[in-house]
Amino acid sequence: MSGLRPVVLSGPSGAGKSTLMKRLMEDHQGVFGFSVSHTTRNPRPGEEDGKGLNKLPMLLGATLLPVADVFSSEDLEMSNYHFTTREAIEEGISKGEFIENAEFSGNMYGTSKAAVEDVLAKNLICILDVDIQGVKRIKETDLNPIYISIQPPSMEILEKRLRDRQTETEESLQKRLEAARIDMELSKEPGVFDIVIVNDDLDKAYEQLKDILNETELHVKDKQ
Ligand SMILES: Nc1ncnc2c1ncn2[C@@H]1O[C@H](COP(=O)(O)OP(=O)(O)OP(=O)(O)O)[C@@H](O)[C@H]1O
Ligand SMILES: Nc1nc2c(ncn2[C@@H]2O[C@H](COP(=O)(O)O)[C@@H](O)[C@H]2O)c(=O)[nH]1
Repeated sequence: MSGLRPVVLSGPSGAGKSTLMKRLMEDHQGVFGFSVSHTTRNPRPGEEDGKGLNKLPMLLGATLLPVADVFSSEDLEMSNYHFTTREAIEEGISKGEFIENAEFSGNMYGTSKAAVEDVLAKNLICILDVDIQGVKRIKETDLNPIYISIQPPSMEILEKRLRDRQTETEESLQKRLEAARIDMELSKEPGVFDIVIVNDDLDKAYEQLKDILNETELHVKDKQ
């Protein structure tokens, strides 16, 4: 197991997790790798199966790590899932292949052990984007990540962002807003997150995210 401490990003759908993460990864190429989750939801336009953000030539300190392929700037697009079936995820869960899984807005999502191990094997800091149920389940494991919640300034702004994104049907939008209400309440509970960032002004939220990552000791001792 790599000694790099993972980062869990959570928060309501539409709060801006992917936007912040994409910027972080673009600005720090070769430092972070994304844990590519499995989901039963349909791909959005532009999303491709199984493509993460950890496939870039990377310079870590003085060590040039090998990469199997040549990647273009398109590889920086956020296309973060293995799009699959409920049966396939359930089979993986029954075989113990998943760290966590959850139902969200009528679909199943899950983090496989392989998704995290792939990133750690490349000596990258693994970023996981999971909902609040995933946060709770990861807390039962020995992953020991930093937990960061990205919150919207208000429900009204969240709804506007989700509508403007044009990725949801009215039904899935309402489900996401309902989940967001629960998420916003739970994120206030002490001890659930190491830090809660309110993503009002994007630049300020990004600076806060970078600050917390800089301040946090991301290197941990190897587990025995
Ligand atoms: N600070 C901000 N101000 C205005 N718009 C923003 C801000 N941050 C993100 N957005 C926009 O809000 C929308 C939702 O952001 P994003 O897709 O990053 O959310 P998310 O938390 O990753 O959602 P999901 O969990 O559904 O993937 C996007 O269209 C994005 O461009
Ligand atoms: N528990 C998990 N939650 C996950 C995982 N991957 C993503 N998510 C969360 O799902 C919602 C919706 O995502 P979207 O891409 O459909 O908009 C969002 O809150 C993500 O954080 C996962 O593997 N496990």
